[in-house]
Amino acid sequence: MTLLQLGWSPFFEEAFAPYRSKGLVPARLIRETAINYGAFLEGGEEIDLVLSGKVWHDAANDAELPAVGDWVAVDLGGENEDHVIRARLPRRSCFSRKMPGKSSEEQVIGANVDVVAVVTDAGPDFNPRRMERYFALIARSGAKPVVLINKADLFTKQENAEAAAELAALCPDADIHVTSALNRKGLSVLKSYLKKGATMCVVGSSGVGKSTLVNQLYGEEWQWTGDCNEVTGKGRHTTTSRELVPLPGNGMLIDNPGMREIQMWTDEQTLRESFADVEALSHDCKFADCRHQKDAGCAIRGAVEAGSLELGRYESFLQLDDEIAELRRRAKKRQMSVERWAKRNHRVKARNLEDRIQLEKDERGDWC
Ligand SMILES: Nc1nc2c(ncn2[C@@H]2O[C@H](COP(=O)(O)OP(=O)(O)OP(=O)(O)O)[C@@H](O)[C@H]2O)c(=O)[nH]1
Ligand SMILES: [Zn+2]
Repeated sequence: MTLLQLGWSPFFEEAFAPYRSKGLVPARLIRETAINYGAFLEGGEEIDLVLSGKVWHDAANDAELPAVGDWVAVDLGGENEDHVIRARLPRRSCFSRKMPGKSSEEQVIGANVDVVAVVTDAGPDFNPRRMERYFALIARSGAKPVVLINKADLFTKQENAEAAAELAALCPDADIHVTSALNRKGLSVLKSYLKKGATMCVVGSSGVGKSTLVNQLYGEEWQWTGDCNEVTGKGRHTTTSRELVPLPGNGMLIDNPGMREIQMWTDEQTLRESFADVEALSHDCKFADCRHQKDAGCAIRGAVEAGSLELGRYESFLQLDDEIAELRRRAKKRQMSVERWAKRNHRVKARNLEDRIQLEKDERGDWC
């Protein structure tokens, strides 16, 4: 693999110039754990790396630390020496989310992603509100949004076209394609974005056909399933723990649990937002702890009785917490592996040196 095939460009070459003159080499990160990183070097050799203390301390927050997809400047160690990351090159794009519960912490899910393909369908999965969440995330990242309205074979031409038109209106920057994984049309669409060095990720709800499409990209020999391996937290296709995977032909795929978790987070957000108007009514409830059932002075019940709020919508609103719980239950298996993954990552560990040393000891099973 050449640097170009790994996504190198004049942008990175320019940023790398001062490091090159110091004898460092460029590498692209393909994996991260609490202790170290994995990366591809020019030629495709895979190496383990550690972060220099300086890069660690200079990072103002976790989002500035190197993440999967980043290009870094590496000091290659000699025999029995670590290879050390001396710097992270600037990012052309960055796919990130806020850490759950910690509103100020940004979590980088993938850096230097060129294309984000969102897979949906014109039927049960179709939800413009959820798609808005995806579009907002992608717009912030700087990647190109691409939508696959998949399973076209199950819906009429008109249904597919209407779904496409609605999404096109929501996000004029997005390329919208009607595809079917069955006739491999989805495959050719994805391939058209996988130019030499392009990095892609594939997101979307469970069951829309992501695995089917990605397996077609990998070719027959490699099976990808969205299910995470309980132990490793990786998709079952990975015999190694790569989160950035070169594809046969051109391009690379970033696939990690954080990427898969986006769906759950987006769904929950969408669900909450879709009841924002009902929630707004609750400000007029007489009691702050109103449960909006038989409570006196409930503004939401009042709206139902006055006919300005549909009974069915009110009932769904009451079930909102249940629905979110159900969403979480379904995602629990994945979430567990995401947590394990996050724990193994530097993002959630304390950033002072003592804690880091302790973490490394723990990781080695070294308790003294
Ligand atoms: N009819 C039809 N079925 C499809 C198409 N693409 C995928 N499927 C089927 O839809 C089901 C779900 O597909 P997957 O590829 O497992 O979906 P996924 O998005 O990876 O789902 P998770 O792994 O749960 O995230 C499978 O039975 C596929 O065979 C399509 O274009 N048309
Ligand atoms: Zn109320």
